[in-house]
Amino acid sequence: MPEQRLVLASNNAGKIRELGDLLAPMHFLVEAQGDLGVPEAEEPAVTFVENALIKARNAASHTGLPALADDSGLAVDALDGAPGVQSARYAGDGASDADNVRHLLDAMAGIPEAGRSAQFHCVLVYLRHALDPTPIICHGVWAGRILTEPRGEGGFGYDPVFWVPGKDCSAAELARSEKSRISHRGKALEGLLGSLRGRATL
Ligand SMILES: O=P(O)(O)OP(=O)(O)OP(=O)(O)OC[C@H]1O[C@@H](n2cnc3c(O)ncnc32)[C@H](O)[C@@H]1O
Ligand SMILES: [Mg+2]
Repeated sequence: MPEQRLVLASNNAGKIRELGDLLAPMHFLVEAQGDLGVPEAEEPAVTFVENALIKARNAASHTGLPALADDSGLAVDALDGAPGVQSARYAGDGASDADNVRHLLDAMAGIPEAGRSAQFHCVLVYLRHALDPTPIICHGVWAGRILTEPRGEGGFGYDPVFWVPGKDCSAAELARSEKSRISHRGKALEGLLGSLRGRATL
């Protein structure tokens, strides 16, 4: 089967790496939007699904290619779901991963282990073209707990402070393939690939 070009509507190197791994066995030639000159989309919405649709449509309309977008984030129960859709800019516009992690640990100072439950969410949107009226939308969730100090060097974002129950390590201490197998992103992509396989046209 010839390879189908697909634009990844993300500028996050960690996501691009993980989605690239997961899409490798499929018949896609994956290209990051930054390599195709796509301008970054605003993410003004209050839901992951709306932001993912906006990002996918932006990339599809600038390239004429099918597009896959990922809007994701961390929801901490003790913080009423924050940082949520604000996860990338929790410590302010232009914040680094380390800034956001520090901001989170400060916000949770003094909260005991039993109150530190949290979930990663990932919503993936696949559009065949910018005006696709039937996007494929998949949502994956990964439950864990927030540590009091960062651990591990792998992954990205909040991985060093996300404790993975059952693995007895942080998400940043998991092998890349293991994270992809059990993470919010891995689960969402599994659903997406199932829907794509059931479709006549990519
Ligand atoms: O919008 P794009 O360009 O895709 O990149 P982004 O980093 O801005 O991505 P989001 O708007 O979806 O924000 C998601 C943030 O949530 C965090 N996040 C998402 N998935 C994560 C994961 O697997 N591990 C750790 N942190 C994650 C991380 O801080 C991301 O920056
Ligand atoms: Mg973003």
